[in-house]
This record gives sequence, structure tokens and C-alpha cells, in this order.
Amino acid sequence: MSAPDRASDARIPVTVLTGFLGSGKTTVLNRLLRNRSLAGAAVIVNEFGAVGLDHLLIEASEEQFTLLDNGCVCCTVRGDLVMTLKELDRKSQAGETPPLSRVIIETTGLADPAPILHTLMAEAELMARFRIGGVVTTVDAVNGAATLHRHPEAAKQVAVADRLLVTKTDLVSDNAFRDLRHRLEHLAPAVEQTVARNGEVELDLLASLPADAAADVARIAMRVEAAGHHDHDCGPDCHHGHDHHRDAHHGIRSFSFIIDKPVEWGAFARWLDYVAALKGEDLLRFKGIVRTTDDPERPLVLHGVQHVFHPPARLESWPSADRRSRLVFIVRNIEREAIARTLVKFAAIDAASIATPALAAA
Ligand SMILES: Nc1nc2c(ncn2[C@@H]2O[C@H](COP(=O)(O)OP(=O)(O)OP(=O)(O)O)[C@@H](O)[C@H]2O)c(=O)[nH]1
Repeated sequence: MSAPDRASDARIPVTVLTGFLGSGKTTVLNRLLRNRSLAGAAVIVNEFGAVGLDHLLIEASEEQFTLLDNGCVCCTVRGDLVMTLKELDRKSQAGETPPLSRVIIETTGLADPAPILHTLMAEAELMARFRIGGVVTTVDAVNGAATLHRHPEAAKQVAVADRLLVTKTDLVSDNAFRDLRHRLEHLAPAVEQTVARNGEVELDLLASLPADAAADVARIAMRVEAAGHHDHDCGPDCHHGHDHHRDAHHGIRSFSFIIDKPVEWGAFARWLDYVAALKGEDLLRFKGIVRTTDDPERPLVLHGVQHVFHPPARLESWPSADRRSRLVFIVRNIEREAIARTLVKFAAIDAASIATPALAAA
């Protein structure tokens, strides 16, 4: 099928928002969604792990929001993505939801965006209604260089970008920032790099991406290929040649804890310091929503990305009826049981009040 003439292209743009674990995708998304021009946008979020927290932290209405948490959108739930897009379009055309102006897909931090783009572009029926509205990739200035070195998915995310958003520049030196910029220029030549501090981006970011930006399959393939060939200096920790599906069996995995009783923050914070110090590099991502004894009605939201633990943020109220503490880990070579033992020992949490999601649901 030939693509419609761009000048009169009335298809709905689909923007892919990607970037490695904890690099700031949700922070950027929330900032974008506050913009009134995105009122008619739908958001599809794909989460890695059994217990997702992003759906609680994304400031989108229920009507706007779809969570795909049954697997990764670049492989196992590609079909779900296609079905979700078709359903969003159907509802909007039938007048069941407001007219659809745009779709934003937030990938998991481990996703390879190229297969996602290929999936969308391969569906003629879908492409009659939607167009690829660009790929925006967040790169964390603190962990970015090491992550690009160790995780080929991260390099691919950069390689297919139409815009790079460098986040957390407030936490690094000018030299480190300059080095990262050079590295990004190397991986994605001629792609504009923008600083996005705490998610702050220009209001028309998505509209400013080139029309049908990433629709050139050959260009995507070339860039992804190039990204794979740049890291000649891989060290022993490099995961080149291992896609995340194999990594899921060779080390990268997700597990969660649900804690019934409120936790004492002092002990809990000491436990976090301990885990970060001991497991930092292999603790790829930690997210938590925590009920503390001192203020149980206002949960704390916690984010850790490798060695960096961001300051906890206090919510004014619980985002859903479930008021139990929930902790999500995405790790490499760390056993759930090892973390569970430290929770009991350092955070002084009664082992009986810690559950796996499956047990908790029972
Ligand atoms: N200091 C600082 N913190 C930031 C910045 N951008 C994001 N963060 C923090 O980084 C943490 C992770 O941000 P998220 O937006 O959840 O990252 P993400 O990419 O959506 O994470 P995953 O989807 O889990 O991979 C949060 O604590 C954010 O507040 C920034 O520019 N500066």
C-alpha cells in the first residue's frame, strides 16, 4: 500500500517514547500530558514485570490510558499493540471516546523499538489510519554512557530516535555531559539532542517531529546496524549479541514484593541504602510505592536506577484503593530471596507481611 500524500495526511500520528530503564520516560510523558494540545491523545504503556506501578504514576485519564503488562511490546505483545490501536480507532470513530488526535506508546526500558516500528508498518490496515509520528528517546546523563556500553537495547533506542532527550543533566558534571553528547552524536548522527530536565520539554515536541519520521524501514535498519557496530570496546560485562529476551533467561528479570503493614521509614531507608550500595550495578531498576507508619495516607514513591536513588516523593493520597506497599525490582543476577532476606533483616519487616503478587492476589 502506498502511503498517503504527506501534505494531506490525516492519519493519526503514533509516537514511540523509549529509553533505557529509569531514564525518565514517564517523567517526560507526564509533562507532555499536562499540555492541553494533547487532550485527545491516547497513551499505551508497556511495563516489564509482574507488578506494574507506572499506571498509578501516569497522569492520564482512564479513558486515555491502556496498560500492556503481559510481556514486552517489542516481542510477545506485539499483537496486543496492534489490537489496542485498532480498538482505540474504532471507539473514537464510533463516538464512544473523544476524537483521537495522537497515540503515544511508552515502551519498557528494555525494548528494542525497531520491531515495534516494523510491526506497525507491516499492518496495512493500521497504516491506513495511523502513521509513525516519530521516536523520542530519553537518555539518562548519569547512567547513559555505561548503559550504552553494556546494553545493546539502549544503543538501538538511541539509533532509531528522531529526537534525543538527555535527562538528569542536573546530576552530572559538564565534562560527563559533553562526553555523553559525543557518544550520542556517534550513534545517531544529525539527530537533535535536547536537555530535558525533570521532564521539561518544549510543548510542541511531538508535533515538531518530522511527519512520518521513522517510516523509512531502510534507515531504521541501517541505524540499528550501525549502533550494533559501534561498541567494539566491549568489556567483560558487555551484553552484546544478547537481546533482552535471552537476557530474561540469562540474568535480567523482574520480581516484586507486596507488604501489608506500614513500614518504618528510617529502617526502610537504611535498607534501600544497603541494597543500592551492595547491588547497585545489577539493580537495573527499582520502583516502589510505600506506606509509612508516620504518614500512612500519603504514600512515598521511590525510584532507583542502578546506583542512583532519587529523592522519595510524597503523594497527597493513594492513587488507587490498594494501600499496600509495592516494590518492583528489575535486576541482573540477583535472587528474589536474597533481597527478601535483607528486607526482613535491615528494614525490620515481619517476613509474614511480605507477599509475592500471586500470593497477595489469592
Ligand atoms: N534529578 C533528576 N531526576 C530525574 C530527571 N528526570 C527524571 N528523573 C527521576 O528519575 C526517576 C525515574 O524516572 P521515570 O520517568 O520513572 O523513568 P522511566 O524511564 O519512565 O522508568 P521505567 O519506565 O521504569 O524504565 C524518577 O525518580 C524521576 O523523578 C531529571 O532530569 N533530573
